[in-house]
Amino acid sequence: MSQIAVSVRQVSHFFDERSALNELSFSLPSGQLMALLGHNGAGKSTLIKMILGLLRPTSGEVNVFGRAVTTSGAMTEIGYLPENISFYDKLTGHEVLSYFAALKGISKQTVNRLLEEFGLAYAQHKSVKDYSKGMKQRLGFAQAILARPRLLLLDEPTVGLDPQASQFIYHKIKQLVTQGSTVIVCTHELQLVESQLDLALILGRGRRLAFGTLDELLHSGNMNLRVEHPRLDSLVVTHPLLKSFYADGGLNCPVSQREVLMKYLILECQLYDVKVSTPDLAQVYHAKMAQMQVLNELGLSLTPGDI
Ligand SMILES: Nc1ncnc2c1ncn2[C@@H]1O[C@H](COP(=O)(O)OP(=O)(O)OP(=O)(O)O)[C@@H](O)[C@H]1O
Repeated sequence: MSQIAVSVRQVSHFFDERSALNELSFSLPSGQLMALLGHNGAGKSTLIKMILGLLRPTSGEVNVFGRAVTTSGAMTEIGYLPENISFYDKLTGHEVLSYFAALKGISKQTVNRLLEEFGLAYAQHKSVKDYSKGMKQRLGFAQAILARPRLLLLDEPTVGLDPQASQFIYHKIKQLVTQGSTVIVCTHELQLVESQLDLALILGRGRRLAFGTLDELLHSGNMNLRVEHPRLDSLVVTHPLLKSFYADGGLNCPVSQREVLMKYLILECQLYDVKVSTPDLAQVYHAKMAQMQVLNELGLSLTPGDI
């Protein structure tokens, strides 16, 4: 059984009277990538600060690799790339990384290897003020993994980066996960993280709106997939089952009923070449946000479980 990297149990946090996290619970197994999602002010940064041990929950428990985060042991195992990282920009890239390496007791060889690996060797003796946003972000990423952390927290790692630079960052993330690291990526760029994630945690107003694999989110959210084929127009006339799913020239069917519908289309309708569009992470996210909004408008407070 895989070890639990991060365990959050019944965590609430209040800033003065204001709730930032509310009875949040989830467990992240080690070696997995979790996307941390939610609207502005949902509580993502508050959660990250707790995992880093920078903020104590008002109530509840946060453990990293089985230890309370306040213990110094857990902290050395965590790498962190903050949002909009900035460095003392009179230093060169080499000096910045060497400074962090000295703090963490990491060798010069590792600094040189990382500068090479992150495509910064050619600019290592240039001042950071002359680095592009992508170069600064790569330097920040290299800083975060200097000590080969078992858990890596990345806050908006690709915001403002061009597609190639973003692809580079996600390629690195994938490599680390393949090597056994656990990674939490906090992001609003749902399309970029979708193909990489093992698990997603969606927060709304400090509460857990959803947690699970993309497949689990699709099922729990009662999301619809869409099936299209030129013959559907005529088939709905003779097949009442299809009529119940039919709208705007296609079939809208709950993801959970996919297999039943596909079998029916093949065996009863001899349709083998339908076009199936499965909902994506963005659709799940928007559906969860819409559900939250409706419940709030009805004055119903959300339960701690997923909606
Ligand atoms: N130091 C603080 N003092 C008072 N309130 C705070 C503090 N930090 C966060 N909050 C409040 O807590 C709530 C959660 O904020 P948090 O920064 O965790 O959200 P977030 O999901 O990271 O948002 P964003 O996507 O905008 O970064 C918000 O209502 C915010 O205003």
